Amino acid sequence: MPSLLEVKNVNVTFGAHKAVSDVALRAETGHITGLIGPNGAGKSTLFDVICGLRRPGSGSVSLDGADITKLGPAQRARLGMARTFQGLELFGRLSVRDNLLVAAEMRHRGAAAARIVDDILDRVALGRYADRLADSLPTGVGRQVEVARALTTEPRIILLDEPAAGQDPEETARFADVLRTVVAGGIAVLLVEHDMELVMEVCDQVHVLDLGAIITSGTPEHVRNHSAVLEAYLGVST
Ligand SMILES: Nc1ncnc2c1ncn2[C@@H]1O[C@H](COP(=O)(O)OP(=O)(O)OP(=O)(O)O)[C@@H](O)[C@H]1O
Repeated sequence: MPSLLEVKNVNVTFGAHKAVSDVALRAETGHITGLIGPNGAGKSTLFDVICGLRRPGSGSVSLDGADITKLGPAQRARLGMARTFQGLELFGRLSVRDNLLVAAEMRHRGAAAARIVDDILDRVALGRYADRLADSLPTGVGRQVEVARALTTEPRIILLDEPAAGQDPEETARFADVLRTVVAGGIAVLLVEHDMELVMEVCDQVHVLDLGAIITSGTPEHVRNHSAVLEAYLGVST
């Protein structure tokens, strides 16, 4: 059976610079897959290739066995790919509920959209923030709302771009709970993240990029103890 998301032999160059070099990775339904690496490793470039913002020089991206390499972000979204951005991208002057409704109404009308929103707010335990303006939320809650908003499009996979940025440890722990709830609902999560603690705590599988190439993939335990990973992060030979 194909993985939900499969990235094969992806290459991206900027002029003479190889930003992504022959990268392959998979993300499975019901699992949280991490993508980590030091600054400049190529994470954002690869993320853009996966969500359709950048065409790779070569290689392919497929979703549930179908090649989506040539599709744009909107087409990918219709096939069930949702994403969040590095900065908070909520409508600040709308309530949390209305932020979700705007997204839900792309697929459903009136009472059906409202029902879906209430169900999701309940599922990720954000009901008490429903009437708060997005502008007034602490960053960590805003991040959770972004994931909740992504859920309203009924995605099969959610791509998260550094969601722990700006969160304190308590917020990050709560965010980890939200991610576990999301994947328990039969969704795949691909998490691009600098916060190693979050990655090590929630991911089933972790891919490590350095200088554009995957240097190792495996469980958090495997990655944590891998000499090439320690070298890439700490700059020391082990
Ligand atoms: N538009 C661009 N033009 C030229 N070089 C680029 C461009 N975007 C990224 N790069 C280069 O490609 C490499 C990978 O960058 P990328 O932003 O993907 O890394 P990253 O792992 O996301 O880094 P960070 O963690 O700092 O966000 C870097 O050397 C970067 O300088």
